[in-house]
Amino acid sequence: MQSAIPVAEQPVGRSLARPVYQLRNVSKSYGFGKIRALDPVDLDLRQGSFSSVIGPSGCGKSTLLKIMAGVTPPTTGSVILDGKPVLGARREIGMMYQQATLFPWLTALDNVLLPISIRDGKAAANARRKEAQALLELVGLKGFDKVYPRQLSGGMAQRTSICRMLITEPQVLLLDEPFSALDELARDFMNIELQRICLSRNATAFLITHSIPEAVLLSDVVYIMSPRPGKFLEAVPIELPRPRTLEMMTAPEFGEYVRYIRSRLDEGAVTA
Ligand SMILES: Nc1ncnc2c1ncn2[C@@H]1O[C@H](COP(=O)(O)OP(=O)(O)OP(=O)(O)O)[C@@H](O)[C@H]1O
Repeated sequence: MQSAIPVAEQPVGRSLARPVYQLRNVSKSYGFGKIRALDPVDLDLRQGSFSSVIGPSGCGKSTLLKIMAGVTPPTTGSVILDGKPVLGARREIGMMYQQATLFPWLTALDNVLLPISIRDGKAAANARRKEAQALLELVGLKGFDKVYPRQLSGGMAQRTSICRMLITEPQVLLLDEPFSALDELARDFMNIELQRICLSRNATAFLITHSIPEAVLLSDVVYIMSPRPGKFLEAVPIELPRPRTLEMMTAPEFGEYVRYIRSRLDEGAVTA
């Protein structure tokens, strides 16, 4: 098992790739300083890498993601994406939440096209219908264009919301427990889909999860966070070959990673 390594020196999976995201000294307090949600963190994400963050409930994971997305301003520090500071929503960034949040009165296809309608207008969205159909096909929803959200299962709705995120061609995917509401089988399937999409687009992904096996399955690096105020305790490189498969989850090496991360989380909870 790898020993603990400082975050700044971590050997990220595809170490020759350029850094796309850089966070320096990023912290967050709410309530005029009364609630310290996030202690200063530094983070470098390289192009095409997949990273996960795992930590106890309330340790500041969603806060970190919202700061990265430009939705919430940090109290201290800077967030740089592609050499430019993130000061608000950016078109290179795609976000996905726990719930699919599709609009019930729009078909699956129109839900996928919604970000384009909002950003560039109805005509621009219409011009991209074929592309949206191709995305639905990519996630196994061929022929579901005209279906309304109430006719979709939870997994299908989440797949539709993946397409809605991808239609804007984001360079970075920020994922806040996107599959936690799904049953285990659907979740496994979606994780493999997510890996395939990220690899095929060389997208950079950052995932919040409460599942250690999910983090190990998907990630090049797993960041372990302390209880609130959250900070990174360790960055654990996952040196399993890609593409990862569900069968790999039964391998002894996989189990080692899971046990190691669990023990570090337990230690963090005790020493906090
Ligand atoms: N807008 C807000 N105003 C005040 N406090 C907030 C706000 N958002 C989050 N917090 C507090 O900041 C802390 C971190 O919250 P956050 O949602 O980032 O944690 P989390 O790690 O994502 O939690 P979970 O795993 O339960 O989703 C919590 O104590 C939360 O109550």
